[in-house]
Amino acid sequence: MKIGGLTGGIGSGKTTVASMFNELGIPVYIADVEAKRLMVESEAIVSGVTKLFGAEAYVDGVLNRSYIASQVFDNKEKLTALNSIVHPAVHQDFKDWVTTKNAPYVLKEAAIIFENEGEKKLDFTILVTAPIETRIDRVLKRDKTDRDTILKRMNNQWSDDKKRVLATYCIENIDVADTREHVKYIHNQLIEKI
Ligand SMILES: CC(C)(COP(=O)(O)OP(=O)(O)OC[C@H]1O[C@@H](n2cnc3c(N)ncnc32)[C@H](O)[C@@H]1O)[C@@H](O)C(=O)NCCC(=O)NCCS
Ligand SMILES: Nc1ncnc2c1ncn2[C@@H]1O[C@H](COP(=O)(O)OP(=O)(O)OP(=O)(O)O)[C@@H](O)[C@H]1O
Repeated sequence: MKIGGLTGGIGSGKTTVASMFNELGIPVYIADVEAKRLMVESEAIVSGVTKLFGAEAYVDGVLNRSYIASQVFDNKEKLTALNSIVHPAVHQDFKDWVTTKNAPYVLKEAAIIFENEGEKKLDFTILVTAPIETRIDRVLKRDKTDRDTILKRMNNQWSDDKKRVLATYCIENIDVADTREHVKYIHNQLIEKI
């Protein structure tokens, strides 16, 4: 079974594209969601995160996402420290998840893949892109947030140009119907090759 990565910057539409692959019968591991589960379930992560951010990192056992976000997205050292606690555990959890799947290929949807050379552990990668202003508008519509908060996250992610040269497939996600067609095309290519 082939293992692919599905990535894209904030607001690019990678979760939207992930659900299109899922509708075609492809299992997709959503790293954002699983990371947040592990950040509560894993004692080692809870202790590492508490050491790094203090007791405020959890409120009654619930991950204090806004507090942690306020600590990391304008502090590269803290973000790197958090990533180094969370990412290895997510990678192991993903490997365990893969063993339970039976499909021509599976996908790991994650915001950060190329930034930490994750593509080296994958058979192929799919990059979802959209213009920066479109991405900002989408996130402003989706979340209770502001432009500055979004830009801070973007600043911790590679540009589309830097990622594009490393990706096996690229989907420019502007029009949903076009994106769905492109997903079907890539799916058929992958099935043919496997
Ligand atoms: C700081 C946290 C608690 C904020 O949670 P929140 O619910 O606000 O955001 P969520 O995790 O859903 O991520 C939303 C988007 O933010 C961006 N983002 C999240 N983590 C990172 C990161 N480590 N580096 C760059 N961008 C990131 C991505 O575009 C992502 O899709 C959370 O993002 C986190 O713990 N991040 C570090 C671990 C990680 O990298 N998780 C992502 C998958 S492994
Ligand atoms: N082609 C599109 N046209 C219009 N809206 C879109 C399109 N693709 C996605 N969206 C919307 O934009 C928002 C961001 O999409 P999505 O959540 O899939 O992005 P993401 O890359 O997973 O974001 P994040 O990194 O913040 O988790 C969502 O509200 C989604 O419904």
